[in-house]
Amino acid sequence: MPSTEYAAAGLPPAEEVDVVVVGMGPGGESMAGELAAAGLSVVGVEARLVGGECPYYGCIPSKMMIRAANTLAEARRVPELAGTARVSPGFAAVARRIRSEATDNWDDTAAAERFAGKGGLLVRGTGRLSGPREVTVSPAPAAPGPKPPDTASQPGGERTFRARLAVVLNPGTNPAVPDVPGLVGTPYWTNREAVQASEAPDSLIVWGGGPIAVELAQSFARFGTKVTMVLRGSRLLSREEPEAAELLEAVLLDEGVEILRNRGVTAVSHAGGRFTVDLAAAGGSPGAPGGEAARLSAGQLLVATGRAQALAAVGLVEAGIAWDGHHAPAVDGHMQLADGLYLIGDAAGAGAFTHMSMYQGNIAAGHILSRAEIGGAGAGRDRGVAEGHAVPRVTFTDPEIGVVGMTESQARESGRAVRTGFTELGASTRGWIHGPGGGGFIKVVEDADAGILLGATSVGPMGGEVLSMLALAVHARIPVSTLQGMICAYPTFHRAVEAALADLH
Ligand SMILES: Cc1cc2nc3c(=O)[nH]c(=O)nc-3n(C[C@H](O)[C@H](O)[C@H](O)COP(=O)(O)OP(=O)(O)OC[C@H]3O[C@@H](n4cnc5c(N)ncnc54)[C@H](O)[C@@H]3O)c2cc1C
Ligand SMILES: NC(=O)c1ccc[n+]([C@@H]2O[C@H](COP(=O)([O-])OP(=O)(O)OC[C@H]3O[C@@H](n4cnc5c(N)ncnc54)[C@H](O)[C@@H]3O)[C@@H](O)[C@H]2O)c1
Repeated sequence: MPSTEYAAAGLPPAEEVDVVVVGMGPGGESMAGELAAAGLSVVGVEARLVGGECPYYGCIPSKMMIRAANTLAEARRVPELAGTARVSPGFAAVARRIRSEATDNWDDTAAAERFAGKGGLLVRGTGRLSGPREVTVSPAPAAPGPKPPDTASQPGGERTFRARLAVVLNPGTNPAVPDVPGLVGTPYWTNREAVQASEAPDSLIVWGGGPIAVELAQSFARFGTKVTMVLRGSRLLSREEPEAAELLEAVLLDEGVEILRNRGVTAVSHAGGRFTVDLAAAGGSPGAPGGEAARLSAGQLLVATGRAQALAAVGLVEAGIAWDGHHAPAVDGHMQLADGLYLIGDAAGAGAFTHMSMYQGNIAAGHILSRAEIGGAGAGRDRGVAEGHAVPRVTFTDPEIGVVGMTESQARESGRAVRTGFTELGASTRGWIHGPGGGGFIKVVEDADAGILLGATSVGPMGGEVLSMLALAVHARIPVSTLQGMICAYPTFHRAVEAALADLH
């Protein structure tokens, strides 16, 4: 409504700005900073911590934990390779590093100041669409969790901003917690509490089999925690190649992790410092034995059963955008839900990864800048449209599981003529030299008619790094014949790609 109507309704007038970014996760923070530095008036709205899940509760603290856990695993390989080593895990060092180096004790002052230094205005609170290109911010937090620093509430209650150019929604996701009798009210962990642990629990039930579950299960197990994983389905990492899940399961079992498959949780309770988790009987499936109803007990419970959209609080439907309340709503190539209204990050549903949030933020920022008239320099900055054929992802277990584009089953479901190539890392010189901890493989998936790779998986030590050449091949649609003529240095892990390409049949 026009400012006069706000006044008539007894509301403070909407403040006019160029861009409002709701949610300062990786993509939102990065694009808001860029647009502000380019001279636009930019408001960043954040309900919790500037930077979002990744630096405080996700990628960075979990990877610090993994780095420490992998060091323990390498030390345990000394007897086989280099003499003797006595390994006494101590979680205090990793907890201290996460607290002081990664998260600044879950304080985002540095990130907030960085944004302000670029000329942006940070408004703490929950933003919701209150009209076309208009956002109202209320001081209430969007999600439960650790409190942001004491600048959290905005004096004076709600503020409304009207954006001349764009509103960008980047609300991310929250941990999805199944509705199970007894769970609410217990001190269970999601990823947000797990990364704040000051010590490794003596025992841990990990509920879920996705990337969060496997990364944290292996880390804690390497610190001496007795880990039991409870899967709803029959395998880990169900979206990735079955060969990757098989290998990872073998490694986890070897490290003492127990894996229970096809299991529903029927009740949870907590008493005397211990969790009790009741499991329904399992039917069993090919390759996965069933089991009797069972009761598990452990010092801690990690709920890692996926993520819940945070879009509901943003008021999409109220703003006239069709949304089923569950799946990501459709965007155009510039990440627009409607003219001047952008959606980026996990909430956009094209891959829940930090690099996707930043990639999409970059596309949206280019589009906004191309429309802005900043000293006439706006033209020509459009960065093209978002592409989804070469999304890379790495699960940072040991071995690392790097994947780009389609898996074999996705490629076959797409109706294309598919050829695959596979090689064990152990069959390569470098894999053989590596010895313990050197398990892995390369798998490539080719569109046989087009002669290009649709996807690839690289599992092994540094599997995520080896992925880079495969990601380039899929991204740039490099002909397989060109890839087959490439010289790979000897004896590298990536030289195994040569063997996988030679195996295409
Ligand atoms: C344990 C764990 C490990 C991970 N490891 C990796 C990894 O190794 N590599 C990788 O690429 N990805 C990883 N991820 C995923 C990665 O963290 C996310 O993909 C990334 O943080 C998503 O960014 P985003 O910008 O979409 O949203 P988020 O990071 O979720 O940020 C959204 C922000 O918006 C705020 N917000 C929400 N609604 C509102 C509102 N209405 N008003 C104001 N503010 C609002 C939230 O407070 C939040 O700060 C990991 C995730 C987890 C949980
Ligand atoms: N290294 C990385 O890049 C990295 C690491 C961690 C997380 N992430 C991102 O975060 C996202 C979320 O990770 P995640 O592991 O929570 O989610 P996920 O959706 O990948 O996996 C969830 C797991 O929980 C199970 N599950 C779901 N609902 C259940 C229920 N009601 N009962 C029992 N089991 C149930 C699923 O079968 C699955 O095994 C990932 O998809 C990924 O995009 C990335």
